[in-house]
Amino acid sequence: MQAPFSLLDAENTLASPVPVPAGRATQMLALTILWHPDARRIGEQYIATARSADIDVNRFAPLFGAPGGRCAPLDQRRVARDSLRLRRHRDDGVSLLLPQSRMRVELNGAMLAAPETRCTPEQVDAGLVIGLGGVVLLCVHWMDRLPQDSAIASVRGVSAAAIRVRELIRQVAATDLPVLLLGEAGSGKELAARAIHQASARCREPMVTVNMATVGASLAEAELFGAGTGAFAQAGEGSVFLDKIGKAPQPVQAMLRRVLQTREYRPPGARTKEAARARLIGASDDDLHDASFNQALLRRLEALVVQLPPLRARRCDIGVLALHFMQAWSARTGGAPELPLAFISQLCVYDWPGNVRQLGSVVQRALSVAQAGEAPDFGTLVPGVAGRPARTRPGKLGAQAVLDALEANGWLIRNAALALGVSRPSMYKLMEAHPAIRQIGQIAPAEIDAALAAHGGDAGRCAAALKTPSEALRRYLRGRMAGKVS
Ligand SMILES: Nc1ncnc2c1ncn2[C@@H]1O[C@H](COP(=O)(O)OP(=O)(O)OP(=O)(O)O)[C@@H](O)[C@H]1O
Repeated sequence: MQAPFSLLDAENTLASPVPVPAGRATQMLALTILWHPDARRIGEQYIATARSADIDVNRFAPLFGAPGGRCAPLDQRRVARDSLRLRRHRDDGVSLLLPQSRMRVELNGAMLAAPETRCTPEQVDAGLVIGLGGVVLLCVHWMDRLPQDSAIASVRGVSAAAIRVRELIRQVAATDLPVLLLGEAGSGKELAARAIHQASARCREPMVTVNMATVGASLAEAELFGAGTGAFAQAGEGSVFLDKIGKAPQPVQAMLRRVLQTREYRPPGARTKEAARARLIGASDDDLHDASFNQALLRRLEALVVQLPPLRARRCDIGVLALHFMQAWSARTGGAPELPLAFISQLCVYDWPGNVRQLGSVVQRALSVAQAGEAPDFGTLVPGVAGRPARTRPGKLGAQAVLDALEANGWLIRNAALALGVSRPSMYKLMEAHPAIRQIGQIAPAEIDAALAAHGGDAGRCAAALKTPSEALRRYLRGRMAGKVS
């Protein structure tokens, strides 16, 4: 498989294959529908291609659309006929000029009363969330490209950043070089790795994931290079995804560098070398340019870099992502309750330090609360918001909420407990009492083997399929590899 020539410079490296326009000068002001009573409209956009013109937003204009779809106005009775006017200033600040009508207009969750509110360029950079008539939420933001369809459908988002990530995934999938995925925790690195694998010529072979933060130094070598059982052996011609690659022990980093250089490795205890045919995809939340990471390995991994932007830098994606998590919940449970618009508005205004993963777990918990007939409270559901850590009483959590939190958090107990706002001991109790969650000791080895085979050796997906915590499954597999369990 050959890399497209245009992606690479003389040193066979690529910093950023997609040119990023400099500054706001090349940016178009855009309006994205964050929320609308007709869910199909969520994510539709209007892009102002003329720099100077005001944008008038009312019931009949402008027209919003998605690539390949029809364009339509907001068309809601509670959105006024006269316009909220958006005026772009020379410094790229934006003023909101209220309509004559008494329509309720909110900016970032606060009701506007003054005839004109001027937002600074920095506020516009962060994305403005505008509520209209208590029915529709819009995001005002910048776009440096026009919306476009993509075959990389699993990576959702309508922002310029999401379009860029999908373009990069498509481009790197066509090459055979190692890839490094960088981004904050929960920003979608593993999802991107899977999308790269799926879009590549290796998609019929397994992608084997190893989380270097949870593999102890003594077992890392066997887990990666073990004869027959190591990640490289199991992946064959597929892909090896090394999550948290920065946490790999030093000797393993040196081995990975040699593998990338020579395309072969020697399994521990073996006399002969094996060919390393799998493609390596690494991911990290940390900066790897520090002395503790093998810089020669970094240079090889940096051949292709995909940077996953934090969710707060692409606020206009929050609506489509929240809808995606609601639809997933609905598909699992047979229907999702409606969440109040004020709650959705809070979702759209929040900065999401835990990124898409945190958004997903908050949406799921809100749905569980709403299903139980209560109003979801943002301050309770989001730990640390408004300065108070969320603490949920375990007794208040339904079985579905516990299952949802584990599913949304890759079956990691620690993350699920955090998402639910309960302590780790309470989480253990909730799991023990849960009728569907199993302890690893309750599962027959043959069932574990069948699940491993069905999921290409990916322990995370196996844990989800077996409904057992992934830490315990990994411990069990490590023990088995070391010959402690049968
Ligand atoms: N663009 C997206 N579209 C749909 N779902 C997404 C997107 N980005 C992330 N997610 C979802 O958010 C969750 C977290 O994503 P993922 O596990 O890929 O993040 P990560 O960056 O690998 O996290 P970590 O660094 O903690 O391992 C997953 O459920 C994933 O499916």
